[in-house]
Amino acid sequence: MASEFSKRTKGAEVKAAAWLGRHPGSILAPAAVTTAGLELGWITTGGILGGTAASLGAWYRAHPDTFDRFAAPRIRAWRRRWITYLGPRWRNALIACDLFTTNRKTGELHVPRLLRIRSYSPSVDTLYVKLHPGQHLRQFEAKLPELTEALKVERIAIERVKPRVIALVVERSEPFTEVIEAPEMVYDSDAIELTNLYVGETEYGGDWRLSALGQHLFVAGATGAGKNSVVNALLRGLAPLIRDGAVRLWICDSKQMEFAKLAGIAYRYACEEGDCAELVEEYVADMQATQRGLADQGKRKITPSSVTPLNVLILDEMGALLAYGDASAARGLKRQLALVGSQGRATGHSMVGLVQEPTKDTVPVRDLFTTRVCLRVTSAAHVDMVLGENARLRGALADEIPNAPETSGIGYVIRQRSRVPMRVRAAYVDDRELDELVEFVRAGWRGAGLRVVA
Ligand SMILES: Nc1ncnc2c1ncn2[C@@H]1O[C@H](COP(=O)(O)OP(=O)(O)OP(=O)(O)O)[C@@H](O)[C@H]1O
Repeated sequence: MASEFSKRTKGAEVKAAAWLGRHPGSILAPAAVTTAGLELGWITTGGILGGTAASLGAWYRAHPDTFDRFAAPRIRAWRRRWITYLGPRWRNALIACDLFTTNRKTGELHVPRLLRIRSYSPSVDTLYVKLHPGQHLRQFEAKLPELTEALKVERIAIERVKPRVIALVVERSEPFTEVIEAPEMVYDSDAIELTNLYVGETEYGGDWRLSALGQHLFVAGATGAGKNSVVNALLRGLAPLIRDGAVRLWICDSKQMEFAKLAGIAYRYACEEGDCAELVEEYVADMQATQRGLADQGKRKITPSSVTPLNVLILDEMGALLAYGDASAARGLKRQLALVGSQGRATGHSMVGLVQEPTKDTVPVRDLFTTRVCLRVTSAAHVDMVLGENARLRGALADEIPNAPETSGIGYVIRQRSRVPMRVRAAYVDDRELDELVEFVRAGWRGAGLRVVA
């Protein structure tokens, strides 16, 4: 870059030296091979290199799990750095999208530099980019569609990492091309980790897991988006606990079909408007009774067991539920859900709310939910309503998920300790597997007496 006093730019040899300084491996690796060749002989050096390659090959074949976890991301990142995004391709794409600065005196173009590439999964790369003075994340956000085309990728999300460094999360292809199988049901309650239940897969190739303890789950998605699969996958993970009475299901099934199969294993089940309101009232009363019990024993929270069960209130189509009846009934329901949202975590009273449209009826209660999932939605505005401000800008393009059966169960969550959206797909629990869940629970039922409010 030219200084403010000179119109001359830095010499090419200085730039080359700076580049080598930033990429010491490009000197050290050939230097190490040459030194080894001269010191140990070329045959020995060839043998060492061949042996290393053969060991990697053997690792790849023998232990796919550890190789994919530890070696593959590094090898892929290296390949992407030096082959996919090398030099002109990156530079030309940024210039084509006007994402560069120009030195006023020398006219030299400064294209933001790629600092680092990470490739956690075969379909996603994270590019760390150093901005030039005068550039801002906003310029990249505004040019995301153009950059996506210029780099010939599916989708790009963006995040500020630190001053003058941003991360571009590049989805190179759709990671979910196959339906994910329903979670296996384990027999033993002790084998279940309530805070770590498998519900599907993430775009990084890992498990998508949710906690059923101390969390309230909100799932938004247009009709057919696959909302039920998130809940059903979770319930299969909880199956032995439901059977043993350590988890109690309270179900408001206003559509009277989605969860009808589960009525047989629910602690409470209701589908009529008035009955649903009664069920929620009873839920709050149960929560308050548990609070009193905890206070008497001087405890602050429960440990789920058949004596002090974890309660899960499932509210299908919350929008309709909150719009039922007169405004004061809806206000009452909101108030009760607010109580569960704010006080239920310690007493083991969780909520799972499903909505088709996260509109003004459900948005006020949305903030009560600690975990939110946005499947395919019908409007761009819905994405931020569900996942929080700027989630869509950061790449949660849930409104652009095609409305096709093969995309059901695909959506976004916000990664913990980060504001980056992550594409996920819920495992699919079909009717047979749902029947299997019901049979499994009923076969060894040790829960409290069932009562269907209907
Ligand atoms: N996780 C999934 N993976 C693959 N296909 C799925 C998945 N979830 C659902 N489907 C398919 O999509 C269809 C619709 O799913 P589902 O009824 O769960 O959607 P929904 O969001 O609950 O819709 P609605 O709001 O109308 O009830 C299912 O019948 C099934 O064929």
